[in-house]
Amino acid sequence: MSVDDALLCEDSGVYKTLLESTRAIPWKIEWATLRFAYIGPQIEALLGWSAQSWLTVQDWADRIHPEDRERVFNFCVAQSQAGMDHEADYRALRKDGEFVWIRDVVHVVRHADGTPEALIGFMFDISERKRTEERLLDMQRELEELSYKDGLTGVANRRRFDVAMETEWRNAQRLRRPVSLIVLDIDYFKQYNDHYGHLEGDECLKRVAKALEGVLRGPRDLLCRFGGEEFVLLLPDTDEGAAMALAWRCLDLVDKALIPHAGHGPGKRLTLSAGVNAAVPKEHDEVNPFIAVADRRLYLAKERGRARVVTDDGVL
Ligand SMILES: Nc1nc2c(ncn2[C@@H]2O[C@H](COP(=O)(O)OP(=O)(O)OP(=O)(O)O)[C@@H](O)[C@H]2O)c(=O)[nH]1
Repeated sequence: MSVDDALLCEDSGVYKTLLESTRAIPWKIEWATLRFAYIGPQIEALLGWSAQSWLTVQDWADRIHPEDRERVFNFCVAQSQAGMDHEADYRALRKDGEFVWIRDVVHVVRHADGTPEALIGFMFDISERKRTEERLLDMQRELEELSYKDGLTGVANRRRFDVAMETEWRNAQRLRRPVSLIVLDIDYFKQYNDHYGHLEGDECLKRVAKALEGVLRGPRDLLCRFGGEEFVLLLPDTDEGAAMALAWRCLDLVDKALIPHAGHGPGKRLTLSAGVNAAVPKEHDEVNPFIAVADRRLYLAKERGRARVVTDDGVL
């Protein structure tokens, strides 16, 4: 053996030791036979399958999660055929039946004519990274939900209302269907706060929101706290008659909640006033004037003595 050969031998021994002591798992597949020429023994510690059990590409494919298999297999074959280095994330089956997230980073060794000769790569255990990603996604979802929720009452907030109103308005325009809005406001709430204190006022807002939730007919009806002591009910696919009935039901539900309001008279109960608007919006109708009408009717309800529903603009 020449000195050079001896050095090479020693070098490849060093390389092998290095390769087999990394956390990444090296492997090689001959393209002509689609058989594993090599896979690092570390694979057994990660997945439980011994290195000897990885014989063909089929063994690899069989150990991919069924939901990932077709996507990953097709992608890797197409990239390899095109001679493109690539990487793929997938869940690999462990011998105990659990799955581990793997990132496979693949280099395509090519013949002089460009056709693939072999694939060599590293498998990385990315399950911790995936767990972090999932946690981040959960947190993002939670944050998004919170950003659409009123902190005090737990019902939807103004931000959510703006988005939903815009969406339902466009739907109603497109489908030529009615949409209704009920704006509700607690009567004499300033006196309530003055009489019972602000904290009790907060509790009262929660009770009102709870009572109003009883009016919701399904997932598309939306109850929001519009701000302060004002709530709105967005009612898709609802005409004026139905909206008026629901508005009265809101007042009734709050009445039945029996929330005392001694602030404006002994033995008195908390009441609401409501303004209602309904429309089948035409193509160029804007949403803000529609909301403004419901709001104006609420103030008419206040003017007319409170604890009532107003659905028209007529003067007394
Ligand atoms: N406790 C509490 N009070 C609030 C909150 N937001 C607004 N308010 C109070 O709601 C009251 C609203 O008062 P006004 O706008 O004068 O209305 P009102 O006393 O209900 O009178 P009318 O609506 O005309 O019947 C104010 O005293 C605000 O401080 C809140 O989050 N918590």
